[in-house]
Amino acid sequence: TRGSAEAVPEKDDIQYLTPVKIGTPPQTLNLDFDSGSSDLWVFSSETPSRQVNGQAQYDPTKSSTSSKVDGQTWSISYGDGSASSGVVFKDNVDVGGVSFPAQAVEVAQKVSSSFSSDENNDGLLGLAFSKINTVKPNKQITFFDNIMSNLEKPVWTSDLKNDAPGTYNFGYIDEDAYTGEISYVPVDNSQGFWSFEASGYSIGNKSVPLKFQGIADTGTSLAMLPQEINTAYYSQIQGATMSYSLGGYVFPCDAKIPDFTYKVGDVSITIPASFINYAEADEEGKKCFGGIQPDTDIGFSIFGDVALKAAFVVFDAGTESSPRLGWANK
Ligand SMILES: O=C(NNC1=NCCC1)c1ccc(Br)cc1
Repeated sequence: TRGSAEAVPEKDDIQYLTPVKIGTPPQTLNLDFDSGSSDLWVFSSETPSRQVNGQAQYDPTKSSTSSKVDGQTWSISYGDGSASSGVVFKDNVDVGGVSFPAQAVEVAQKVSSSFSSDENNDGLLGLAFSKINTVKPNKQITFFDNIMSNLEKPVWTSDLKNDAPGTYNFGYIDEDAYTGEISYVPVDNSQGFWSFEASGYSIGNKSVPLKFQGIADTGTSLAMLPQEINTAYYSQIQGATMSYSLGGYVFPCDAKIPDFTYKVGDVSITIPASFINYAEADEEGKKCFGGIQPDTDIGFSIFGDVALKAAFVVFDAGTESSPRLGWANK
């Protein structure tokens, strides 16, 4: 089988939401597909009303194919400090025409304020490796791992776009979605992430060979990169500064900023300057927040949406022992 679903950006491309059908008759929720985590959780009839502000809610009692997974609970916290927790059901889940009849659907009994205040986000669909699923006492399997054996190829691909709907495909590689060759690099999934080695970067016409580890994370908005890269990049912008009050590098919104290119395998991906002028950081609209920020104290870099939307990316489970990531221009 193969499936295809739209990835619709929220304001400023902070995250991308994809419709998912759960249960019978289908209840459609718009979920944040997150290659940086491995839980599929949803706003539900069990989420306290004071924590629900416009989100769609999955109600397992309205689905003839739902079943409670007794004695199981989950609790997750994300890199941006957001969190949620609850209990577990199983039900039919359909993404873009590919379905699995007994997918663990983690229903939220508690969500943190940033989830409550994001009316368009009805939950997350984790696409990292199942080993970091948070359900206790029995870890649950991700949607991708569940459907993998039915897919034409054990792959899913991301084609995110700047301020426009993109696409997540499952089971096949759309040859019309990219240009040139796809360059594959090995993945170290020991931490449960799609972790790979980048081999260099360039700013303007200066190319620097730097080997650094990073993860491909569709659930993180920005590109969190080594301090060396941040220093080199923001030194090219008049008036750029690290603002502790605003939480990162900012620069005058009318500044001329350079493109940024990262090298992975044989491919060089260029993030256009317009993707890096991320969003207004202050009320006067004079300071703008950079789409590249430091990865300090994480231990590796995070290639979030700012980096991913410049590329066509193949998340290839390959043969279990050797997952890999494919990168191409588009
Ligand atoms: O949480 C992470 N990614 N997903 C999401 N962020 C916000 C909502 C979803 C994340 C994953 C790995 C590392 Br290292 C840092 C952060």
